[in-house]
Amino acid sequence: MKLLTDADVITYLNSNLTKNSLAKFQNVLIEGLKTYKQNPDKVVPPRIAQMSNNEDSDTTHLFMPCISPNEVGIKVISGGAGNNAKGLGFQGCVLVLDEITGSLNALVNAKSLTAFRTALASTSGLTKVIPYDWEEVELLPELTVFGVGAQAYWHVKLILTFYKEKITTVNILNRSLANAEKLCDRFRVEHPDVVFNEFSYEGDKSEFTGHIRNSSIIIGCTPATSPVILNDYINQDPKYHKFISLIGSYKPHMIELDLAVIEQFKSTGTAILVDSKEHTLHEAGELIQADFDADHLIEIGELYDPDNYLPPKLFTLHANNVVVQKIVGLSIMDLSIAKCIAEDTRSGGVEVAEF
Ligand SMILES: NC(=O)C1=CN([C@@H]2O[C@H](COP(=O)(O)OP(=O)(O)OC[C@H]3O[C@@H](n4cnc5c(N)ncnc54)[C@H](OP(=O)(O)O)[C@@H]3O)[C@@H](O)[C@H]2O)C=CC1
Repeated sequence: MKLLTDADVITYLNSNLTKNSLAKFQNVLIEGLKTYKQNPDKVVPPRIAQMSNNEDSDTTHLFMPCISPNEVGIKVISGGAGNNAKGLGFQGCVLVLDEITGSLNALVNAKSLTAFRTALASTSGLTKVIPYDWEEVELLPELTVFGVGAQAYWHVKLILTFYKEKITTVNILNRSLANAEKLCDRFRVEHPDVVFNEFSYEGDKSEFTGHIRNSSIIIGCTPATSPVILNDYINQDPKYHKFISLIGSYKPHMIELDLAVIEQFKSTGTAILVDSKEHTLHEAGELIQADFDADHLIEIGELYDPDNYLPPKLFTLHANNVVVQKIVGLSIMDLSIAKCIAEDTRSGGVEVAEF
């Protein structure tokens, strides 16, 4: 059995940050999403989400099972205001079982793994819509990310790996400016050739609106309850591709993107890209508040179906060349990537002879 700490996962991922490695990981994740698509309820059975029964705890515990033909296991993840106040965020692990016998093959810390697999799902939609090897693509040179947690961090890392020749500037927008500054300082060390700008989106809009309008890729990684990505921030020139990926909201009252944008999709019959129709319609504030229906959602698994080509006009707003994607996360994403990392890790993890 393999035991991988968060540090092991980070070391492994950092040594695999190339376009080729990420494309291989994307394939693993997309295969998992296609398997889910064939049998959603059986592959991703209902999860348990329950508040702690300990009176000193405000933690919510989530148990997320996966029983696919090739990935069997469970992700256990816990968090809440108390954890956030201690700087812990979500804590948890992924148990990877042998898919035939159920014996335990790996135990992987879920912290960075979760952020990595979400960023991988985001970039799977992104690189399909805007291939990173296109020479002629009309891409604006900045990247804007809302939020400063692990999700924001891994989204920036993956997008810079895929589009490194095309992005000169990264804008980090956050509720707290101090936390945005901390993340930018970290990135300035890791990516000295890229310009990083930090802003509070609650501050003077004139300071950052121009930067967002100069961004083709905009990512939302916050649990915001009122929109932080406003329609007015989005470049409206149809000459430039714009891809907005939202991963933060996970409850009906949470919303990161201006409903005015979603309503343009709805009124023109344009589809939104998702990881799961069923799960996003239960969890994603943007879709629920705009009363979006499953007929106008396209799953990433469908986007990658070689037998059913989906023309970009189905999911691109014609007037301004905008694509929107919403990811809520599925246990099969955790299991497929955890299994892949555990199998590929020959060193770094601790080998446990007997369990
Ligand atoms: N789609 C998916 O599969 C997954 C989504 N998520 C979600 O992604 C989001 C980011 O997660 P992660 O990177 O781990 O970061 P954290 O959950 O640690 O959140 C940190 C970020 O959220 C901001 N934030 C916290 N509360 C609010 C609020 N009420 N309004 C606006 N911003 C707020 C923080 O801003 P500040 O610095 O100012 O405090 C900071 O930028 C979360 O919503 C999380 O639930 C997480 C896992 C998987």
